[in-house]
Amino acid sequence: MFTFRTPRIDSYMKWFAERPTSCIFHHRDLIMDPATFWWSLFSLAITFVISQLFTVPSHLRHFPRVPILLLVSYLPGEVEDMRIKRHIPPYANERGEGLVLPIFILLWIALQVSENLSLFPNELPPDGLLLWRFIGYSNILMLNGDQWKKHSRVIRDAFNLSIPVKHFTTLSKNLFDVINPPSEESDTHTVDFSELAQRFALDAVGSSVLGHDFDAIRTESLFVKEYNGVMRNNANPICLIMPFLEKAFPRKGVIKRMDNLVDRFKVLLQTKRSDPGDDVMTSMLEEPIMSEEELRDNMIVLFIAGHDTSAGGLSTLVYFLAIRPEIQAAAREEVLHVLGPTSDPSITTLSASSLPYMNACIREALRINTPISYIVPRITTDAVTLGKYYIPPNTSLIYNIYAVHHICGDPHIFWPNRFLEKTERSSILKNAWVPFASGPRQCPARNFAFYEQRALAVMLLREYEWSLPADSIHKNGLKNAFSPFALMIPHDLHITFTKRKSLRPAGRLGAGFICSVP
Ligand code: HEM
Repeated sequence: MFTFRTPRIDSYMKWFAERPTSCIFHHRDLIMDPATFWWSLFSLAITFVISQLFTVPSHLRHFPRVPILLLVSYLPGEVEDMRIKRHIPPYANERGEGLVLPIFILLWIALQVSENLSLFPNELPPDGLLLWRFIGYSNILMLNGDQWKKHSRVIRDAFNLSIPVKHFTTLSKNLFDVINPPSEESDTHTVDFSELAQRFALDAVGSSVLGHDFDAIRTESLFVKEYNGVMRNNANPICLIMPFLEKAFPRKGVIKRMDNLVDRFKVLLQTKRSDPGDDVMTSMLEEPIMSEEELRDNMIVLFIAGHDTSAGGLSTLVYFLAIRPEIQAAAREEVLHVLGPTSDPSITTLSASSLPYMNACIREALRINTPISYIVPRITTDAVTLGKYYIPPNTSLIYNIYAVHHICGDPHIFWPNRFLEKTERSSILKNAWVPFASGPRQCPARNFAFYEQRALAVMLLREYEWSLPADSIHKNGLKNAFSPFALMIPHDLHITFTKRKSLRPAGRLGAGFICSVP
């Protein structure tokens, strides 16, 4: 076993210093073989790491906290919403003061954190994580201060130019080709809608933002396949928790695969230079202040940020309309009233004010299963007091959107009218609605995403009625895929679509329509 005799420690130190390390195990006074030595060292290191994990640093001990054991269900792959649902709101309600630190925070703290960028900049990511090799550091997501302002201005200006409603409509029609029953004998067809939603969102971002047609709806894009593979490699919980392992044991195959993908983005960028279009990337290329590296890194961020999020929102919407046929019927009624049975949507007919009920359904889907469950961590640059809590400098804060959306007011019930009613109860709920975050760093593509969601929803509602198959894995509640990157995206969502026989003309609904569905 491992025994040290302390009175002789000095002579051992001298002895160690005089000999090559490989000899130490052979000294007759050290009653230890090499394997035991290394295992003991390893056990000590593990004990140290675990004790650090379980001990809240002394300067943060004044915060209420959730026992960390409740949170480690992350490691075996428990999805974010299940973990939060089980632990955070019950704990917060019991305390009567919102959520908890050091990991979870109150809504009012969250809002202040989002507003003040100089006091709460984005925290620099842990060194060594492979994901950063892919995303790069010169983009809107990773930068702070004046650099972030520059990127944010360029990207927001590019998104403000126009909303590609026509393009969203064409893509919806492409999707019909996949959803329609393969033979004329049947008018129903069951498809994996979560997968289709991802392909739709990819094509939306591809052509309108990056200026490249992935043609993901109709074909199996190799580019997309490669990207999904790289993201799966990135999603290793052990490496995410201990990024130093990536340096100690570099995964050469994964690194090569990732570098190849980055090279593909470089090629897309070069092609865009010689073949400009009316997309977001073309507009960014016209900005002389953006370097080649900055453009490429932002291109990757826009690609990642722009498709899984929208796909998640669309799948959640389609799921809730499937299990609540009365809400689906009411939304369809409004759509037919505003757009009629066949005309293509326009920027006006698709606006939130033209389709208030449809819009409320989308907002409710983004609330109940928000595609991004928490934002990039912020870090305090200085000591600050929020409410009754003193927060020391260099404290990492995470604004948990999912928890904020599930604090009060029947949070687990899909109830679009909460966004239409003008009661005190509904106004509290509306103010706690932050799927795109808030403050200066809120999503720059919020409007784009809203139109994208409304366009597909409108087109689907006119063309089909849909329901959840009896053997669906979601029949007892919506299930999200595991994601280490805070994404909440339903998986294997099979939906049975039935082609509508008669495209009925509009009913008689007023502009202030509030659905009578409870
Ligand atoms: C329903 C769809 C979407 C949701 C729910 C969503 C949500 C969010 C949220 C919560 C943030 C803040 C993240 C943080 O501060 O850590 C964010 C930021 C961002 N989003 Fe979105 N997003 C959506 C669609 C999109 C799309 C379609 C794009 C681009 C094509 C996009 C691009 C970005 C970018 C570039 C940022 C970083 C902004 C910054 O740091 O200044 N998002 N989004």
